[in-house]
Amino acid sequence: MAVVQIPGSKSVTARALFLAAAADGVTTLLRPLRSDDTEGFAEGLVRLGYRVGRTPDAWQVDGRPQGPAVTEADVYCRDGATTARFLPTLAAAGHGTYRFDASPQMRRRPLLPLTRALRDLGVDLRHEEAEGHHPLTVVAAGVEGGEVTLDAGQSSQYLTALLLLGPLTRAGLRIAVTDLVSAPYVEITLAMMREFGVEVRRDGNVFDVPPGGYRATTYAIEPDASTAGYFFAAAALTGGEVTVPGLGTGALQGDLGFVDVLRRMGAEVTVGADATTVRGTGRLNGLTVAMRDISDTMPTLAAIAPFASGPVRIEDVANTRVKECDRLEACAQNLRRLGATVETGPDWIEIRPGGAADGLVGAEITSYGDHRIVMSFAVTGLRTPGISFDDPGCVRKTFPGFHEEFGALRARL
Ligand SMILES: O=C(O)C1=C[C@@H](OP(=O)(O)O)[C@@H](O)[C@H](O)C1
Ligand SMILES: C=C(OP(=O)(O)O)C(=O)O
Repeated sequence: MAVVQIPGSKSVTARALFLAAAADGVTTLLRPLRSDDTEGFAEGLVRLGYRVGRTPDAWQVDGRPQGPAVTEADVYCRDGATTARFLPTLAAAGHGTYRFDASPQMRRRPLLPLTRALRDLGVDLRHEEAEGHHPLTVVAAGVEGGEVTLDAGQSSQYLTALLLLGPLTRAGLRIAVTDLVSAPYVEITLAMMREFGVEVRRDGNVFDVPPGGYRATTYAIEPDASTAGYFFAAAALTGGEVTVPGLGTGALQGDLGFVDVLRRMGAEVTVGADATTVRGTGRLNGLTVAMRDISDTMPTLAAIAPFASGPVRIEDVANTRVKECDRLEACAQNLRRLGATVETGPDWIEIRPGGAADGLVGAEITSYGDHRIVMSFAVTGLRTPGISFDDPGCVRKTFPGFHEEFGALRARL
């Protein structure tokens, strides 16, 4: 049995940094994730004039309800979509000219519905190249607030950004949402806003965010459930047992629901008050599963699917095509390279038995600079000798120590 300590949640750390920066007072974040995405977010705040004190186990942020402390800044958001979508939104609440850019990978990813909504709210936001993509400049003069309509069918992060902004507006925000993916991430946002003193009223697809700002607090970051998924999948695939402390029935992250998928496939799963255990049984059934709510775990499932006794069909995951890479095609191409039988459609992927099955042949995985492709196929590697990666280091986005931790698990399974 292996007990695995998983680093902090990327999503929770990013929100906590926003909330801490926006709050009135000094906030202490316990056990934040230290990775490229979250370090990039913190650096962005520093560029915007916030004081962020960082020790390995705790980050401290001096909040500024009035917005950035500088009137001009140039912020580089790296590969992080939370950074690239949340920080320009935070900057809009301030007074100054703030330019944002991102890596080539992040520049390709969309944010038009968010920038449109900000403009509808009166924010002067200018794209430098393509509409709805970085680089962009926010000429901020505070946000009055009011009503806005948002299509979050491509990314829930647009909605999270606006919800987080709401309490910093003068009149509050009413957001009417026409479509929404990754809905559990919005629940994380609402729960965390509550911890910082703000209660959002929700009536179906309409969210009412009161003005009045946030209260500083001390906030402990829970382990990352998407990261934990690789370790749970490893147990299910090998017949081993993995326990992750700190993720239990009270967890905020919807991605912990990935263990229900593993349970349906035949693994034994125990979700306790403050820990989750997955035990592989030697059985791995095929299944059809819609992953709209937990699509960061789609590659994890795809990577163990060739070992299932029946077809694995993953549906309703169109927006995985606009992540760090086109994840549906990246999974399909890499699986085929290993000898698996795979088909994809606009929003689905199906992996069927009858390919090379347990005799998958090792090959170099093309990472497409996507941490999840690497971490997922590392799980495949537990039963397929000879898997290597063209860019193993891209795991730094969410888990710089992944290869060491996963190697240590391999020895204990
Ligand atoms: O809000 C968040 O922290 C996230 C929301 C999800 O994105 P989408 O809403 O774009 O699917 C998820 O894939 C991403 O890793 C983190
Ligand atoms: C999609 C992801 O990241 P983000 O959208 O936050 O860049 C991810 O971590 O899988």
